Amino acid sequence: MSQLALELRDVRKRFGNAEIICGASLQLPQGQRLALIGPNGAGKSTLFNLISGRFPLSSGDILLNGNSIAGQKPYQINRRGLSRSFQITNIFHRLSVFENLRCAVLWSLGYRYSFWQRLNGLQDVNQRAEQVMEEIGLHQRRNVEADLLSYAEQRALEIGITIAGGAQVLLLDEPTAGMSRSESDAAVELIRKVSAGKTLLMVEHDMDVVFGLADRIAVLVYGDIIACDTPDNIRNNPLVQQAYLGTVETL
Ligand SMILES: Nc1ncnc2c1ncn2[C@@H]1O[C@H](COP(=O)(O)OP(=O)(O)OP(=O)(O)O)[C@@H](O)[C@H]1O
Repeated sequence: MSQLALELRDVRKRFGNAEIICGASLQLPQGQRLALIGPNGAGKSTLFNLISGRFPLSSGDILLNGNSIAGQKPYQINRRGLSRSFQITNIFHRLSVFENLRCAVLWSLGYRYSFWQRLNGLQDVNQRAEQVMEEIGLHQRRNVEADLLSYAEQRALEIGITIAGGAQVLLLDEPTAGMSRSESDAAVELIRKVSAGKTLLMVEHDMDVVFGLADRIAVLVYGDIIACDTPDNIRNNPLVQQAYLGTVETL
């Protein structure tokens, strides 16, 4: 079996008396794309917040490349190679596309923003920002303020910010939310490209995106992972149809 990029061991999260994540276990081998689906309120965002270190675990463990990251701060987890995008855009709206990417590269290298004045001299940082800009297809929008980009371009920039530091494990939170069909198709191609050879975990509601991208799909219902399997097996799983999707036609 290939090495695990991410592993959840009996992860639990309680808010007061309510247990929101009820003993989730999951194994994500390196290089796989896994989509996490589930009805509203199932706990998908909570699970993402636990993995990326925004919320502490109530119990259980999370391992990144075989090492526990439980109790670590988001920036520490990021430095260990896990990068997360946000459903709500995480960009500096008054900065240009290039400047946003340069910030992301700098941050991932541990520079502070006070190094701003010397940025033009940082060859490697600038080169990496240029490379990411090319990769996400925004090179022709290099000097445009992020605020002036279309929504789909902003989401692409957000993906660029997520990959800028070269993380090998990517968490994408609803990367196509709010997009038209054609924008969403383009986003799928972009995600496929930037995640090639990396490990991807994404929360996504759009089933075309999920089935188009995922090697495996995990289904979360009331904080419990009721199935984790290939898209075909998930499509045909009666428990999934009954518990989450309701009807056979939905998939
Ligand atoms: N900080 C918090 N304090 C208390 N309850 C919370 C907190 N965050 C989330 N919850 C509760 O946890 C449950 C799961 O929420 P979560 O946002 O993780 O679900 P989700 O699957 O991401 O939903 P959606 O698909 O609608 O985004 C909900 O009942 C929510 O009210």
